[in-house]
Amino acid sequence: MIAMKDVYKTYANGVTALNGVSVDIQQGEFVYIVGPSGAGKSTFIKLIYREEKPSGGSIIINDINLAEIKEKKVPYLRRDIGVVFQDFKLLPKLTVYENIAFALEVIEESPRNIRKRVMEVLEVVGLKNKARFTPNELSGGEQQRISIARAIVNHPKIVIADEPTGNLDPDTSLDILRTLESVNDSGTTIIMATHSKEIVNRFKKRVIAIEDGIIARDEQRGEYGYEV
Ligand SMILES: Nc1ncnc2c1ncn2[C@@H]1O[C@H](COP(=O)(O)OP(=O)(O)OP(=O)(O)O)[C@@H](O)[C@H]1O
Repeated sequence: MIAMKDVYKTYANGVTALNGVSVDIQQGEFVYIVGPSGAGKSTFIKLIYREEKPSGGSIIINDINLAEIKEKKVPYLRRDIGVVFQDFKLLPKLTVYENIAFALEVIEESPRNIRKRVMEVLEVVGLKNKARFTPNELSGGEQQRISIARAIVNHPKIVIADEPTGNLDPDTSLDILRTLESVNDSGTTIIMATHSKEIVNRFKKRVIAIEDGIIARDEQRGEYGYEV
């Protein structure tokens, strides 16, 4: 569960990206973060996985207060949070299998468990047959499904996705949404920043709209609400 209270974020250059945000997100929810460019969506997302620190207010994730957490504890927090980026961020020289296994090797899982879990997540994203390929041998949609597999291989409680379909065509984007829905079906919280009106209006979920650093709207089964 995520609880933000009166969260502010002012960057070093003086720009205030979040200006008093309070919100609760329960375990298992699927939430879209929408809003105009520069409104503060990525900042909101980055605060959750502690890529950025809040300038004020509290952010509690699964009972850990991110405003107080010591730097050396940040890796523990991140074990509970998988992240998916617009540009996939796969390591180009490694195979699909190695890209996913890497996330488990750094936490010193046993080789046996690594093999089992990598194959399990490849099954979830429907790409078991591509385990030996390198990222440049895959389509954009396949690469994004691999990055979802990598994000979930640790069984995180939360998956954060910042514009995961931003580089993909509309049909491929729908596939990615279906993949994220299946991850959500297993109880994982999904928080997804998006500019896709088509997706938000088609796969109805909670919609949190951020405008000028504040929450302008928070609706269950909401609409995208902006012209594109
Ligand atoms: N590292 C940074 N340093 C300084 N200012 C920043 C930084 N990151 C973001 N900002 C500023 O904070 C504001 C909010 O940016 P943010 O990236 O959160 O918006 P966004 O809603 O995700 O936008 P977009 O939809 O264009 O990705 C913007 O004015 C941006 O210029």
